Amino acid sequence: MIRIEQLSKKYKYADTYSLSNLDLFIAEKEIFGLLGPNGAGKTTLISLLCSLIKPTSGLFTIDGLTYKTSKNRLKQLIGIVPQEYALYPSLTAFENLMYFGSMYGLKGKALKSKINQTMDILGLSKFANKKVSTFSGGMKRRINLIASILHEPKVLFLDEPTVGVDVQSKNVIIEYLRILNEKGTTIIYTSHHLNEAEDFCTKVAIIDHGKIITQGQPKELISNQSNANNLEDVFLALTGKGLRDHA
Ligand SMILES: Nc1ncnc2c1ncn2[C@@H]1O[C@H](COP(=O)(O)OP(=O)(O)OP(=O)(O)O)[C@@H](O)[C@H]1O
Repeated sequence: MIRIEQLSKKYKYADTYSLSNLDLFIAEKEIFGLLGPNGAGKTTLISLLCSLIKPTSGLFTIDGLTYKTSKNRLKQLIGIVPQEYALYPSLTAFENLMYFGSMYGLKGKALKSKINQTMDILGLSKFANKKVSTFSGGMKRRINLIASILHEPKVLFLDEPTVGVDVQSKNVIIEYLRILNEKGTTIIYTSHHLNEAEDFCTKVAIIDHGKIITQGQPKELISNQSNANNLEDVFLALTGKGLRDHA
């Protein structure tokens, strides 16, 4: 589904590479977790795969397609849930979703019914006509998610979709992502919640300093690491306990 070869990214004016010669294959229908400390390169990788930024070198394909030759087809194929809310606060939830749906060429009854159905599943129906500026963090995250899946993407990229939300919202988001995955959506997501990733992901890669340091099924990684009882133990054993502050 996603094949990455020798992918590198050095931002303009940066001294070092944020991603360095990264090779990775993500199979269809996987729930793939990109894990790593702050500044490891997770957002950079997702931004490259969504064509929000350009690689310095290397290449990748999604479903055999590249942005160079198939930009429009790829735009329909993928959904992106960014870390920051990509919503218009002065519009209602419904108006926001109508706008995002229309960006993908959706319209009319089909779009309205998809919005209503998804808002219902994510517990937002009764807030459809309220302005997004009045929403809690968890509600904004759920609207952000709906905006990215209205066109039913085959591959969904999520950058920390459960950050700053309460346990109830987190459960609703994760359960909905599971439903999408069961229906055939490949999911690639970044998170700092290692318990969540251990439970949710079919496969994870731990990234540090722009390189993949290990990858595999969570259970496999835990059993291969001596004295590890969970994914957090594996993570700390491989990335260390030092703080990653930088400015
Ligand atoms: N626009 C930019 N210009 C220069 N350097 C950048 C830029 N964006 C990110 N970086 C640097 O690239 C490295 C990787 O950052 P990235 O945001 O991809 O990490 P991350 O794993 O997503 O971190 P976090 O968990 O904090 O979101 C960091 O050293 C960061 O400072």
